[in-house]
Amino acid sequence: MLYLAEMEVHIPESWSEEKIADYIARERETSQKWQKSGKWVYLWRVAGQYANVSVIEAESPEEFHQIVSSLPLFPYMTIKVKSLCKHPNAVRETLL
Ligand SMILES: O=C(O)CC1=CCC(=O)O1
Repeated sequence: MLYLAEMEVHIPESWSEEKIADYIARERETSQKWQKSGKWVYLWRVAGQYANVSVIEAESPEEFHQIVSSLPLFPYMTIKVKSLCKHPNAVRETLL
């Protein structure tokens, strides 16, 4: 199943620059692991916002949850999720 996730990040104002840098580095490491595995298909920055739009391919809602909740910044995000299916008028079979 494909999931469209819109993630908004809310870093607590009390965090030091060092703590923010540490979370961002671990966030990159985790999401790149999922991207290289093929599960995290697209990762786009929303222009002008600390937010992204992602497409994640997961076998179940439980696996989708496992992927997004593995992100260090997960507790500091609001995430809107939609599950996707093929549009009957789509001319391409695959995402890429
Ligand atoms: O949008 C962000 O910066 C948060 C995030 C999610 C996955 C990732 O690599 O960064």
